[in-house]
Amino acid sequence: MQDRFNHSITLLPTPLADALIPMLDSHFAGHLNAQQLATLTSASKMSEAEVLLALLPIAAALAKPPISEFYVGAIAKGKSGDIYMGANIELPGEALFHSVHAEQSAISHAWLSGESQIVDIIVNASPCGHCRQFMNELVEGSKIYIHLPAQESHPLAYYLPYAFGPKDLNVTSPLMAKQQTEFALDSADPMIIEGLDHAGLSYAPYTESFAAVVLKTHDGATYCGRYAENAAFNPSMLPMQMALSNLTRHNREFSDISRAVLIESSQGKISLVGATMDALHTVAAIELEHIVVDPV
Ligand SMILES: O=c1ccn([C@H]2C[C@H](O)[C@@H](CO)O2)c(=O)[nH]1
Ligand SMILES: [Zn+2]
Repeated sequence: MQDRFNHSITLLPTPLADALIPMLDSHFAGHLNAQQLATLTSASKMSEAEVLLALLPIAAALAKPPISEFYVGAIAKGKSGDIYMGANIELPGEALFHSVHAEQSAISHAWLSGESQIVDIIVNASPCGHCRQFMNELVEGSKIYIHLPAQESHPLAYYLPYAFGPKDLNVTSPLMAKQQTEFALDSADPMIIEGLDHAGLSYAPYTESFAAVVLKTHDGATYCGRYAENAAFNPSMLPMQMALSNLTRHNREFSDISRAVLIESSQGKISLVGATMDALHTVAAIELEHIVVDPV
């Protein structure tokens, strides 16, 4: 089991902890498939809803909040039955808007893993207004059930009445709906090929500024983030923030980063290059490679 779970595992009922420990091996980055979840449910003799709430300290242990020291853990349950943990990250020394909320981390985790819809979100603290707005961008967002410790579960529509969302800006294909933009760029560089794929899967209906970030660590592993816009603009999640939270879920340090690439469309109304450099330079002393590509 990874050291970062040493404390949180002691907060779980023993039968659940015993069944979970083998799953928290060195590769664990917050994803448990439906089969593993079923194993935890039967081994612990708890209901699935109880297991998900009991797993929140494990999700919170993925957090990196050097400013607030406030550990938030979230779990997104996909339509497939798999669950995806997420946690907050804060970038030391930079403006607070660079932070990633636990809910955004969990949702982006599910999206990057190929889920097409989220049905439940479990969080250890009431989701803030920003996260409610972020969730409202998702496929069937208003119907996502929110589960909090010691509270009745309600759909997002209860937490975010009179919502403003994609439909108000005539966007009919929301976040996580299958859509892919193709880009024309011949490259033999695996990191760029990976980034092009993710940029094509990014969600930018308001600016067409499809974009992705790929981070590489010294050992050659890569961590991607896609751009995810929001109808209310400010709660959009930038690809660098998504990539940093992905890397952190994988138990990697920012100091492990050896290369960073931003890929963005030439046809967008905006560029993320300035914001991406700001975030990168707070965590790593390396130059950002910026690649602008034409959609086909
Ligand atoms: O819904 C919320 C509210 C706050 N936070 C994080 C953001 C920041 O890192 C810390 C303090 O606000 O908690 C979340 O992850 N989710
Ligand atoms: Zn939030």
